[in-house]
Amino acid sequence: MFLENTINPKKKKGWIEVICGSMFSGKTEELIRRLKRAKIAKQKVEIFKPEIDTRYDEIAVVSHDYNQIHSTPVPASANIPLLINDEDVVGIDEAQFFDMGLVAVCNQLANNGIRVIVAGLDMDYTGKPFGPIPALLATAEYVTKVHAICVNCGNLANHSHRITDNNKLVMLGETDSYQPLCRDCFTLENNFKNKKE
Ligand SMILES: Nc1ncnc2c1ncn2[C@@H]1O[C@H](COP(=O)(O)OP(=O)(O)O)[C@@H](O)[C@H]1O
Ligand SMILES: Cc1cn([C@H]2C[C@H](O)[C@@H](COP(=O)(O)O)O2)c(=O)[nH]c1=O
Ligand SMILES: [Zn+2]
Repeated sequence: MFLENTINPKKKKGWIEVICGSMFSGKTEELIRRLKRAKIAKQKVEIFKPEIDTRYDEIAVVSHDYNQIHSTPVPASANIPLLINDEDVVGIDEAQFFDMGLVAVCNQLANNGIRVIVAGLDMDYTGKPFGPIPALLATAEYVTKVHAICVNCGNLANHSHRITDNNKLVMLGETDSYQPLCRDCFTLENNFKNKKE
């Protein structure tokens, strides 16, 4: 998928792919799948994640099913170009936690002939667009939206509902703190919460 690099084979063509969706929707698994295939194709691959994402591992990118790939944690998007050598493919996980500079960084890498694959939450726990993801969706050549299963009703989930009492935008967690919900179940939960407050 997305490996076609034809028309002018002398000039390396770059592009941006974004994998987005709620928590537990399979973003990290899909990112790892694409990166492992690129490695099988003997392409030079580098993976970055924000330093704050220490949920499963300090270094590796790890999915909820413990599928994993080695990565380089960085404090800010500006560190990414400094660590690039002659990569063919660059993967970025948990991109919602990066600063807005990530949009320019991804475009710069793609302009330099690199395939950039970004995975991240499109919405925060309140249902608002999250960090640099909306702008990346607008500039990407390829967008994949994946879905979890709503834990209330079994429909497709596009929301990450926070079940703990914390209003900070950034709060690391998994099933202890978040539930994937569909639109209807998310709306019901939030109406109920607003009535209580
Ligand atoms: N409610 C759910 N819906 C779908 N997958 C779930 C759910 N709860 C747990 N999972 C597991 O999460 C895996 C996806 O993990 P991951 O790729 O890390 O997701 P993401 O990066 O989008 O949070 C699924 O393959 C599945 O095994
Ligand atoms: C919705 C939401 C999530 N987070 C945190 C919780 C997790 O640590 C990550 C998302 O990880 P996943 O690979 O997509 O499961 O983000 C947050 O800090 N704020 C939020 O609003
Ligand atoms: Zn539901």
